[in-house]
Amino acid sequence: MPEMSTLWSSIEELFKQNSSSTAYATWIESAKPISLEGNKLTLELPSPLHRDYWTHQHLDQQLVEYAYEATQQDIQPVLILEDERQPQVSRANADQADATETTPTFMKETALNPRYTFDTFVIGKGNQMAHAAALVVSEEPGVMYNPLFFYGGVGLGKTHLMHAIGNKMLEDHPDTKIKYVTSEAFTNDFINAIRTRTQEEFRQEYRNVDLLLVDDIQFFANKEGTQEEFFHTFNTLYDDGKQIVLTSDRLPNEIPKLQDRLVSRFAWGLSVDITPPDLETRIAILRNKADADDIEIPDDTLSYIAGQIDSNVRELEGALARVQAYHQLMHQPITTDLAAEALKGLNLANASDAITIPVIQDRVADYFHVSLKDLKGKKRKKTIVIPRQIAMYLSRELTDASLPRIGNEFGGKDHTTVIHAYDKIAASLKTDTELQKDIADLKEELRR
Ligand SMILES: Nc1ncnc2c1ncn2[C@@H]1O[C@H](COP(=O)(O)OP(=O)(O)OP(=O)(O)O)[C@@H](O)[C@H]1O
Repeated sequence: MPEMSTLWSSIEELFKQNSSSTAYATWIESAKPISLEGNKLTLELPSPLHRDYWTHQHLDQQLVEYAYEATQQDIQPVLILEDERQPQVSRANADQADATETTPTFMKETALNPRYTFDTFVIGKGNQMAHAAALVVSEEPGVMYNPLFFYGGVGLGKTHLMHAIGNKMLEDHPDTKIKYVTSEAFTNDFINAIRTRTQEEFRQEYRNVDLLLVDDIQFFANKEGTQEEFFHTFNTLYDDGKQIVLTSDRLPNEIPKLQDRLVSRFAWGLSVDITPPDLETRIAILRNKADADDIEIPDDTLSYIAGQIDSNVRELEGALARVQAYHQLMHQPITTDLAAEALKGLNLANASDAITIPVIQDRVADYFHVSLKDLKGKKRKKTIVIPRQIAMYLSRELTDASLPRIGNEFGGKDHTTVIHAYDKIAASLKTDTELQKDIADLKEELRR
């Protein structure tokens, strides 16, 4: 057996060569080798978040490979936390036990989707922080980030992460009481409770849980009575140290007519943006899905599909299902040509035809005879400011991009600038006929 420090240095070196410097600094440098007994290398990690990251990102399995590469020996990591006496056997060792487990009963009895777990969630740049925060919350609910608020465009995994928190808490503590609802279901339950005079039962149901998950709270907009009730639900749970997780397509202060006291409460915890996955992440998501569904598909075909849909994971999964169905129908192996044929049939907005922020910027700049540089710049001249605001307005109207992302595409402006632009144009549109015509012309041009 090699000496522990020599072994660890070689492993570290291999991690360094194969990771980004941030990843290396965050996850590897923070690990401390404690002992090497037999083939068990015990590593101490600084927090539960780190250990989760190690196992969910399979760093432990990577370590086994690197150790083998360096020493030709089978080294197995044991991951422990600073304050933990009982070491946790890493996932690399635990895999076998996991594989034989059947779906626990709790998963069948809750409204949670058992498929939406941390294991099935692919981490990429756009969701890394949301994923890490979700893990922390599932490990230590009600402590660090309460409420935890996910926001971002359609089909980007907000619901998935929310369910993953619930599924993990149930896995760790099967008695956990969890309530998952959409904001519309909460509203309907509340209205029904008033109608049938069962408000007390309603309160019992919502205020006696350990974890409350409310999806798509942008639909609380303009609903005064529901907001009032939710305010009290929130306070009770929060005061009892129970975890609350919320999702929305935008930040709380951008939800129309959401009471200030709710906006400020939602800001007590952590708000995390989820942005669309980059190409690599999209390919990884498709690969996972194809493997899970036993679909045989070459890498270049997956890359092709991932190249066609760039903003919505739900559509990405739909495209794969479409290709699979086409393959079964045609009795032909899945190839890139077959995929192209299948997606053509779907009449999907081809990524190159889709309305994107750069396309909008191009057309608006042309239409008003301003340069792209000015459109994205900071000049305050009216002849530039109005086209800029119109381009922001159209980006909000015609794409799924979140406000922060739109701000980013306009030279790194703050999302509040985008809100201001949107509101300004929306208000002017009510009376300004010239503007109405400009917007209608531009929309028509963009959709052509
Ligand atoms: N990073 C990811 N890894 C694996 N699957 C993902 C990922 N992101 C999204 N998905 C999948 O994409 C689909 C849509 O995700 P989800 O419903 O969570 O989106 P959402 O952000 O809640 O959308 P909406 O705003 O429409 O409610 C789900 O099937 C989910 O499992």
